[in-house]
Amino acid sequence: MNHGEAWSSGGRRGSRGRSRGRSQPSGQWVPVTVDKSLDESSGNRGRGSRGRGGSRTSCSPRNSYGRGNDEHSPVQVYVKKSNVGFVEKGVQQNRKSQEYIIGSTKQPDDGVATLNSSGDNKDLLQSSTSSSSKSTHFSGGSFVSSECEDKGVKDGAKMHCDLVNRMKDVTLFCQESVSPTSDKKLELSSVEDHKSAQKAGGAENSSNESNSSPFDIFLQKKGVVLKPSIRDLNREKKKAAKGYTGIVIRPGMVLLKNYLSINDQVMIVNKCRQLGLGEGGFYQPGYRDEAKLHLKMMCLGKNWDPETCRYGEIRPIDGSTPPKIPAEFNQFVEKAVKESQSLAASNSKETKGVDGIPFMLPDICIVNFYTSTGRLGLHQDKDESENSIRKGLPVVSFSIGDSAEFLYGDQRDEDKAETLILESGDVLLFGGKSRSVFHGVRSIRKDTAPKALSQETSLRPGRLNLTFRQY
Ligand SMILES: O=C(O)CCC(=O)C(=O)O
Ligand SMILES: [Fe+2]
Repeated sequence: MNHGEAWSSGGRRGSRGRSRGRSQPSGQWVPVTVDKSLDESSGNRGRGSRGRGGSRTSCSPRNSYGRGNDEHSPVQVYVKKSNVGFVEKGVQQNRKSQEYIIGSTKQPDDGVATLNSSGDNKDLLQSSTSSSSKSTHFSGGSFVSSECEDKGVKDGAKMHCDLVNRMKDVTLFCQESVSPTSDKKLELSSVEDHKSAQKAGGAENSSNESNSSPFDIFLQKKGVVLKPSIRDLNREKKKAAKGYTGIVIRPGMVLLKNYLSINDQVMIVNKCRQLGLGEGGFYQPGYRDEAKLHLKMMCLGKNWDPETCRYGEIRPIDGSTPPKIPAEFNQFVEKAVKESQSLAASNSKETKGVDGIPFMLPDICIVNFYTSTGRLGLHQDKDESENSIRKGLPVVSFSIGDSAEFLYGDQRDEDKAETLILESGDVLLFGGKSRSVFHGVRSIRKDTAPKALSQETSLRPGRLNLTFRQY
């Protein structure tokens, strides 16, 4: 049954024609000062214990700082023709003094964005500071801190294109000897995990065992499928109606929260599924010792080879040609880049121009599918051309399905990394000064995908991520 009309009729989401585009940047951001109150109830659960396994899971003492002194701090509201944005001076994210621009666009049925400063947008300005918090949760128009959780997180080990199996999980990345400029990493299950999963023959693994049969990101729904509750669906519709929110996380890094509508997500998922089952589709890369990656991957435009950390026109393991990037995907990317440029440009008045994000036209898209146990170690994306990296052409990342704990920072050190919760529909860009930021995915949060998405598609439990780049 198709419930798509519920999402497409009348509302901003559905009415967002490609030409009209809610993401069209327009006009200048005009500052207005307002007062705000911070919501102290959000997220500070004061857990002191360090997680087992140290770096992946710990909440280090450097997280400790109070939130109280941010109460009623003045906020600058930036207004422009079709967007509303906020700059909060001195709001800290995870201990670092940073400024954020938070722009929110709400487009009612007539497609004209409205100022939303007295209501919805105020909660965008909650401080994420918390004595034990490392993670920032920008959730559908508000962001709240959540403490670093160590439940079920295992120690990771890293490997330079060889398997080093330490504890349970193994992370792969490319060895200096293979590519001196590359340290792209991919999350692996351990060999043991893989074997036991094979034995168990669980749904998540049932179609992944052979490189010859493509991985299907859809799961056949068996038996009685429970309908999502009206309450859940209404909550999601309310979130969708709020529109998206643009946040400058740091110079060159912009988060467009709730940017892709459910309809957009459904389209992307269906397209990825279709491409994923064809030539050059989703596969589970194998390595020298036949250990399998726990992350499914498909490259569009050009192939990225995890063994050599190089791009090429064909996939060496099977000689397949990567599918082209669908034009619709590139349109989303273009709009997202323009919107981020607009936000960053407003912010650069405050930061003397260091926020700039250059324009880019993607010719590569790496599509990852993370199961609920998938992870991705801290790495830099630096296998694109020297020119692309030197110019700071942004990487644009779409998140769809279950939420992820996304790490980023200036060093390959999880203890020092910041955390963002990337939810379904979020778009993250990192270019300019942040092009070479270290980043990774600490964990996937089970059962957090929008119910409407699960209803409209048969996407497996897990997370679909698309990262667009220009070579
Ligand atoms: O899944 C993500 O959010 C990040 C993916 C990524 O960093 C990559 O594919 O290089
Ligand atoms: Fe990456």
